[in-house]
Amino acid sequence: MAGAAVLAGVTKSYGTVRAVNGLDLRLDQGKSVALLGPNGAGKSTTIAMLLALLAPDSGTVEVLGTSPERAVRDGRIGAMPQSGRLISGVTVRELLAFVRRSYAAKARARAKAVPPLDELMRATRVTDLARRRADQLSGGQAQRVRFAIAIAGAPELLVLDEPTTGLDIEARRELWASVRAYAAQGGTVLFSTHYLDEADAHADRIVVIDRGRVIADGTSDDIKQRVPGRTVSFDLDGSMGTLDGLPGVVSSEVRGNRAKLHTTDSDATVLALAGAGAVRNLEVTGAGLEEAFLTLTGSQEDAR
Ligand SMILES: Nc1ncnc2c1ncn2[C@@H]1O[C@H](COP(=O)(O)OP(=O)(O)OP(=O)(O)O)[C@@H](O)[C@H]1O
Repeated sequence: MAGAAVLAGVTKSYGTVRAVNGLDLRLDQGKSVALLGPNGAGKSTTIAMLLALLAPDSGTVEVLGTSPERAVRDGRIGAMPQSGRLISGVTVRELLAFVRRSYAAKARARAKAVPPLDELMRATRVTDLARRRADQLSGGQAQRVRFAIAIAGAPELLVLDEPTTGLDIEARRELWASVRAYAAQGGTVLFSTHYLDEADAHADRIVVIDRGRVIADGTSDDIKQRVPGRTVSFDLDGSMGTLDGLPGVVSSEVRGNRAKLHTTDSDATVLALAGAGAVRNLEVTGAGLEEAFLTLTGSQEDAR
């Protein structure tokens, strides 16, 4: 099966800044993929090439078995850019009706149908905003409308660049519910985010990029397992002396009466703690996605 998108050996520079540096990435149809990476890693540049907004300097970018330009022109990609004002002087309903109409013929040409307007508004939770002016919405409301625009043409691939930046918890939750509904119907989703919990919760696969290259690629669990070591947490009870020198411990932190030790040998650490009688509410956990992300991107920094 053709990939939903295939990037091979892609590079892109802005003057002397190499934003994307030999990137290889394949997106499978029907999967949701999160693109993670520190500021300036090349996420937006990669997305811009998938959307035909930028051309690579070298390498190839293929989307839905064709060129990005063609896929965009045929209405096969839905995109939600990081920002951008909605058109002024029309209501939300008028705006969505217009977008939907303008995609209808293209959808028919590839044996798809654009969703009925009321269904589109319901699915994206904008029914209550139907009569509101599109240029007078809050950030969260406008983002819902942008999402509705992105899926109005029944796209096969949805590309979301930091879709929830600046949204409150409720707005984030609502947006993800809409994204999941789209994915549940077989759509392919690529989203970039700085919120690791979103990648953890909403992606089948996480691709970490740094300095324009893929440095980790797998499920959330795969990525967590890339980081050796465990965290041992327990309640301090005053009688415990120093935490220094416990076997396996590489770092420690104390918050209130709870201690958290990062260890490369949790068995030895736990035995030593038991010997010292410090086992109240003892808990051993693996690395979280945040620790994995910091370790992965940090080690790249060391290699510079
Ligand atoms: N228009 C531009 N002109 C010059 N340099 C640019 C331009 N756009 C991006 N860059 C540089 O290219 C690199 C990659 O930027 P890009 O926006 O793709 O990263 P990102 O991963 O999306 O970052 P962020 O998480 O901060 O949005 C950075 O060093 C950035 O400063």
